[in-house]
Amino acid sequence: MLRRCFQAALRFIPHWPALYQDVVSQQTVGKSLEIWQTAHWNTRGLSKMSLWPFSVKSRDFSQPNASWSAEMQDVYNRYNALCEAETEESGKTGTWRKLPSYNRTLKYVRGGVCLSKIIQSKSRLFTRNIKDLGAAFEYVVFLNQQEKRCVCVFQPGHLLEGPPGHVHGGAIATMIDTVTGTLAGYLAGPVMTANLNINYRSPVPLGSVVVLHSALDRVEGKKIFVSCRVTSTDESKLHTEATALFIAFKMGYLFGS
Ligand SMILES: CCCCCCCCCCCC(=O)SCCNC(=O)CCNC(=O)[C@H](O)C(C)(C)COP(=O)(O)OP(=O)(O)OC[C@H]1O[C@@H](n2cnc3c(N)ncnc32)[C@H](O)[C@@H]1OP(=O)(O)O
Repeated sequence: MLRRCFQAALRFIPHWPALYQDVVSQQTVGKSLEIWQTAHWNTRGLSKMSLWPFSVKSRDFSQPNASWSAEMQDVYNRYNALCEAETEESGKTGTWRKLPSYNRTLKYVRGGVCLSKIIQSKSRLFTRNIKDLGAAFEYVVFLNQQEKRCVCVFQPGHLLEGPPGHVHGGAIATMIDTVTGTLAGYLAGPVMTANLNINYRSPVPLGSVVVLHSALDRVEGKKIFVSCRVTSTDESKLHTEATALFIAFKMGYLFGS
């Protein structure tokens, strides 16, 4: 029975980029729906009547919130402006893109509302499972697909303590894995972390803001090599350096087929 559910799941999840695309388009369409409904409907009425299969009230965790410090907001604004900027030569929008972030991405794949109930319905993305604003992982990832790099603005909260007043090394590793994995996933489809090599250079104070700079080093067949540096927001201080190896795989691998 469980095997059949997983096989059904495979038909819905061809590969991750499509999943990301769906999330992005759902967000875009969801946003316009939201504007439309504000003008014409009350929320409850629309969600009862709409044929749109997703909740228009899904929470994108990468949006600014009250827990963000002024520094977090500043760095966010800086990269967000790059997303909206038009390049002088082409007149097209900039090459940076802010990635949305949900606590159950599976739900937003086509057909995913049902799947998310079938497959481990209580599962939540590790970095997005604490409801208190600012308590744990506050972060936003920006992607530059042309330059094959990502930047993540990260404000670690008080629940991530390791050494007194400072961030746990495992929490930093989690963020490195998340950002390098996101980059590898956008560039190569579904990937699994095979190796993560981290050098911790200086401790990160809880509540401070750091930036993770991640870049593609090379691709060798199904091996994707990515590096990452964690720095202060002005890049004057290096906190952590890492390299990661991801292996591209077919989704069937996760479900035993
Ligand atoms: C919207 C969403 C937002 C959400 C975005 C959030 C993103 C978060 C991303 C988090 C990602 C994770 O945490 S993933 C979870 C943690 N990782 C895991 O659990 C992975 C467990 N390990 C595995 O399943 C497997 O070992 C794999 C898939 C990594 C590799 O298995 P495989 O497919 O059998 O690979 P295999 O053919 O043997 O090897 C292929 C090539 O890679 C090399 N290779 C394999 N493993 C290693 C290794 N550890 N170190 C060096 N090299 C290795 C082999 O030598 C070979 O080289 P050559 O002979 O070809 O030269």
